[in-house]
Amino acid sequence: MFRSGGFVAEHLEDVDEEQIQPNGVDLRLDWVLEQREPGYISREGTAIGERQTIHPEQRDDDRESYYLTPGGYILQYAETVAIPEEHVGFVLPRSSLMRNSAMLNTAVWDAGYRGRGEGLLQVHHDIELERGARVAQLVLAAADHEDVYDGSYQGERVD
Ligand SMILES: O=c1ccn([C@H]2C[C@H](O)[C@@H](COP(=O)(O)OP(=O)(O)OP(=O)(O)O)O2)c(=O)[nH]1
Repeated sequence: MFRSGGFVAEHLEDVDEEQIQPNGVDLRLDWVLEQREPGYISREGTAIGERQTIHPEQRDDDRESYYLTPGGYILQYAETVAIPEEHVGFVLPRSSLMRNSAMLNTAVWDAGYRGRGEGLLQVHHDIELERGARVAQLVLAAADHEDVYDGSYQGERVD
């Protein structure tokens, strides 16, 4: 069973009312990065290749925008997410992103994970993304599990 947006909001820090949707909570864009060096996935573990933060441009109205050309980017979310036990999380793109020829690829958000996570943003047509704009949605489904998450990304980008 998927939980309501109100339930999901209880497991995120710094969420505004406008982010709460019927079936999940919208996640906002913090940073965009571009991978520069190869990564490595082996049978024993993984190594993340060097990534470079793209600096957003300061706009006249004092906001910041990323002006992205077609390609693949790492997107970092602004919210700290805590996936509660007995649940699993999934992140989907906001449909306006998809309707603008951009897509967000995501993986499984494990029970017990806490952090400010990442997604793979695929841009197929030039797009402007304001820093802090809502770009994705987190949903939570009830799920059985034995252990809780204890991997290398536990606590990532949390103060
Ligand atoms: O799109 C996603 C999906 C998951 N996560 C977070 C939550 C998840 O619990 C954690 C670890 O994901 P996963 O278990 O897939 O990582 P891994 O590649 O297996 O590495 P490790 O074994 O070190 O955890 O990353 C994201 O930030 N973005």
